[in-house]
Amino acid sequence: MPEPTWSVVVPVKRLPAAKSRLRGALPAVPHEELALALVADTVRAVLACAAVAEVLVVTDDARAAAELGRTGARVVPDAPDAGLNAAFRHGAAAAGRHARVAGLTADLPALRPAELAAALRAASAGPPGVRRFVADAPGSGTVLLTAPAGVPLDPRFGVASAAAHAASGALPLGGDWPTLRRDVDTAEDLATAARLGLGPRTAALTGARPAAATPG
Ligand SMILES: Nc1nc2c(ncn2[C@@H]2O[C@H](COP(=O)(O)OP(=O)(O)OP(=O)(O)O)[C@@H](O)[C@H]2O)c(=O)[nH]1
Ligand SMILES: C=C(OP(=O)(O)O)C(=O)O
Repeated sequence: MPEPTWSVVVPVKRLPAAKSRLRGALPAVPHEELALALVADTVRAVLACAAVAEVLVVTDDARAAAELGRTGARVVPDAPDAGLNAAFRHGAAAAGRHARVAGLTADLPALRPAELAAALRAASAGPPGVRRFVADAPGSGTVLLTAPAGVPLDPRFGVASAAAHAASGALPLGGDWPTLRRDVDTAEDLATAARLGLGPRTAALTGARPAAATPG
């Protein structure tokens, strides 16, 4: 098995403010439970990915910090408190200059470790010194951004971030990774993720059967 080499930065917004477009998607479930389940399933998949040496969760949410810290992630307080890209930069700085750093959004509850591993492998195999990104399924957003050791992550997440990452010199990765590309912002996204197979925490809240555990 190859050495785990990536430090993966996963920013997590304070749960009461997070995933506002998803509020009410599961009427019987408190919003923070759903927001935490998405994050827990995402981090669980990253921790199970063989290519990953370290998971850095950047958050000021006490509950998410406690729970994710217990599962093996390194929790870094969101000291900048200045939005998503500042949180990514802060986590990347905590990983250190010698790490290969990947930034991943925390709203991928169907993520399979093997798909993340394949994307990280593809990022490593490309032209040297170049940042790479994986666009979301619609193609406008970004779910994963990678930087080789010594290259700043330079995140441009937000509206139309796939175009922003390309304009900043990052190259897209074109693999067929449906669970990696399926970020969940809306009730419709959650239904699509459920068809792909949800992680156990989110599945338990939706009443879906969880996806079979497959290490990557
Ligand atoms: N630490 C940190 N994480 C953030 C911040 N903003 C967004 N995130 C995380 O970044 C990921 C992608 O963010 P969005 O999809 O825009 O999530 P969101 O802001 O919670 O969702 P909406 O309220 O629906 O826009 C999610 O995992 C969020 O938890 C922030 O200011 N700080
Ligand atoms: C943060 C992003 O997206 P969304 O808010 O749609 O999850 C993004 O795609 O860069």
